[in-house]
Amino acid sequence: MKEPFRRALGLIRTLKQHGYEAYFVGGAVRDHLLNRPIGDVDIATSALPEEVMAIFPKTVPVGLKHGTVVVLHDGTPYEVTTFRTEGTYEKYRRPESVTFVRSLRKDLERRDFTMNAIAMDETGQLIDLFGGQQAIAERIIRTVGDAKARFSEDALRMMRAIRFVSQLGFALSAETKQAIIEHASLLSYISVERITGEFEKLMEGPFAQKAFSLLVETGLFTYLPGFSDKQEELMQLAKYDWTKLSAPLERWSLLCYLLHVQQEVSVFLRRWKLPNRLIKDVQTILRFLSVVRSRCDWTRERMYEAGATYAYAAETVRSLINGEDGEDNRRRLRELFAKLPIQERNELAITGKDLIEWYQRPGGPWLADTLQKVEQAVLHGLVENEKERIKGWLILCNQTHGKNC
Ligand SMILES: Nc1ccn([C@@H]2O[C@H](COP(=O)(O)OP(=O)(O)OP(=O)(O)O)[C@@H](O)[C@H]2O)c(=O)n1
Ligand SMILES: [Mg+2]
Repeated sequence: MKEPFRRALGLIRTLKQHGYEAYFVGGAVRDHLLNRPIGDVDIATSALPEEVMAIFPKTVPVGLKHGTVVVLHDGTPYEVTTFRTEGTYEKYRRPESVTFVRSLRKDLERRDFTMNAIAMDETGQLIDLFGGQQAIAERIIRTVGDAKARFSEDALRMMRAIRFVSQLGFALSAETKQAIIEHASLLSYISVERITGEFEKLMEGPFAQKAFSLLVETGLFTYLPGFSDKQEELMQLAKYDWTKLSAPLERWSLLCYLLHVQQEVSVFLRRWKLPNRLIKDVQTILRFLSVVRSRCDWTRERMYEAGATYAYAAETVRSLINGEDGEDNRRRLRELFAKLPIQERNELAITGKDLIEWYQRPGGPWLADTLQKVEQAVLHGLVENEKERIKGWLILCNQTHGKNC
């Protein structure tokens, strides 16, 4: 048994010693079977939340209504969830409350996809009641039971299906795909935050191109924020190798660029409820993207203005759009950066305090002006970035009334 499961074995055994059933479930079991890195290890049990809390000394009731208690075991938090059915669904979202049951089968039955509905006991034995392993072997994403029912229960599952396509490269089963086509509009009942979470994972997956095509094919894209009239542009997304990008900032920037939302970019990104910081950063990247059309366009001023982090991000996206080798271009850019006398203002050998001392003048607008003049002079190699040299250069400047600087 792999390490992440082994570490949680004591927890399962304790529940069993108290007469309850307990299994590993969900994504961890799926990823173990796929030989992918195992994320959070979740546990399902027949014990009720209050029973779980009575057994373990350190627990946090994070989602009692849904039957979830976090148990701190050997310093690691585990979500322990009571077997449940999600009887009544409200407005195509996960229910406000659930019905607890004592049967594993009922718990697995209410899960989204067969690959996510496999349980594993403490000996490593799999309880696979819905053909999950076969679906994994066939590389198929198939709902547990009736696809339409599963998507009506929680419409986010349609996004999850396509996100898993992006992460795993699997195909959707014909029934699952057809049900998404028929139920796409239910996505409008789902909170933007949940959709954004799935979409970010979708953009990040190694098979994102396949996933973008499916968003179009199924019509699900219509219900993504700001996408409804972007079908043409969306087809473009599938033509680029998104794996060349390495951060959400770069992905959202490429998305905005390809969807032609440069003008109203903050409106568009706010609809996705992204953090203001990220929105501002995307705007910065797009600005440099529009001024730097080829790798030779990186002038000293632009590089310095952008700063290394933004410049590399913009260059990565630019290279991808232009079909160039991003790694090679980033290396060139790194070389150019290394040649800059300074890369940011705080590398300047003098500060405002030095200027006040030299000029014997109180602070004021002249200070910022002079600092900027020095900064530009250093950047362009007119003066070395060294205190005494700068002082000398300023004296010369003043003597010649600015003619020599
Ligand atoms: N809308 C959802 C969300 C989750 N699940 C079930 O709850 C498990 C855990 O959910 P979650 O952690 O959200 O997803 P994972 O499948 O574990 O995927 P990830 O690896 O991204 O966490 C899933 O495997 C699935 O069995 C579900 O049936 N319907
Ligand atoms: Mg998970």
